[in-house]
Amino acid sequence: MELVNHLNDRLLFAVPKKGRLQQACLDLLTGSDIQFHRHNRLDIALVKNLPLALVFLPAADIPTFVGEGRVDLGITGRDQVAEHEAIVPPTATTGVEEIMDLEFGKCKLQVQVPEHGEIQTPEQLVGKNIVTSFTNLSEKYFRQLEQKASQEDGADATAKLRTRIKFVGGSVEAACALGVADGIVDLVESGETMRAAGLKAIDTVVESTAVLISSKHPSDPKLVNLIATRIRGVITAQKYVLCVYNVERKNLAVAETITPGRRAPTITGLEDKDWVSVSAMVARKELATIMDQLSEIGATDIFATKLENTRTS
Ligand SMILES: Nc1ncnc2c1ncn2[C@@H]1O[C@H](COP(=O)(O)OP(=O)(O)OP(=O)(O)O)[C@@H](O)[C@H]1O
Ligand SMILES: O=P(O)(O)OC[C@H]1O[C@H](OP(=O)(O)OP(=O)(O)O)[C@H](O)[C@@H]1O
Repeated sequence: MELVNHLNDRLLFAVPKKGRLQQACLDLLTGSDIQFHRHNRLDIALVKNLPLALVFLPAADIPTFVGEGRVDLGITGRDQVAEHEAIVPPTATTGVEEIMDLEFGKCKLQVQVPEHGEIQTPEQLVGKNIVTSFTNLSEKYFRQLEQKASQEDGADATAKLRTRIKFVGGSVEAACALGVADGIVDLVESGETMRAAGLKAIDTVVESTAVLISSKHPSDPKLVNLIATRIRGVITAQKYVLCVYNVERKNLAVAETITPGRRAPTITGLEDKDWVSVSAMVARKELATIMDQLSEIGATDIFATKLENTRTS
């Protein structure tokens, strides 16, 4: 109870309490120097060095709490935000703002059917049984399909949904084999779960990554901005490395096309007038190719350094 009394003047930031997104979120908080100690089994942790408190919640509930407005910031999947925003009719909690794509937790919410069954297209699922954990998005998806079909055959476009959408909380992929569903709407990352269950994807409802979201009117917009800037700094640091090398002055123009940097490379003169030292930020995923190209033009002493943190614009 005492902890709750400390929350009044603090911005509340919701992070997943378990599951696929949790570890990457905790790493982002560490990289952003958001220091906290979470007591065993407590879902609220006060941040030591900022007027902030972390609230550990199920990823699926975070858009609701942020939408309510009492929790100012949150990290969850875009799929969960889309599911919350698809509530019909919209409620007082819909309308959260996406601040930033966090570029992890990549997956797709897909319509899946038995690999060798009769159903090959989403249209064939109209009027059939669907099992999912994403009932709002599935209803929206099949409503659009049904409306499209009814416009084509001249039927009533406002008719009740004919496709039956049933909620299950997990192991959605088992529903077809158990005879409960003709198709499912479930998340796919590697596709292993889908293939192991003898299913195939026939359409994508939402492509998802983790996102930073905020309420419509956060209590302290300046602090929201500070946290967003820090998180952006960590993500950029993860994406780039600093590449440093020496190159003959006559090859500098080519070198600059290989490593143009974010704004421009830094060029430093060396004691040997014919040579310069170059440093530039390089996308981590392109590093090996860039180092090969630099070697080819005779660059030497090529180093790549991990970035601990960044502030870029
Ligand atoms: N296989 C996956 N690959 C990548 N991201 C995923 C995957 N499954 C889920 N996610 C992302 O992680 C979010 C949370 O899913 P996760 O299953 O980890 O939650 P959870 O809170 O443990 O829920 P549950 O108890 O229902 O499994 C999803 O909304 C999605 O954005
Ligand atoms: O494409 P893949 O890499 O196989 O991942 C997809 C699986 O991951 C999620 O389930 P999770 O493992 O979280 O378990 P759940 O069924 O209890 O939700 C999702 O619901 C799929 O079943």
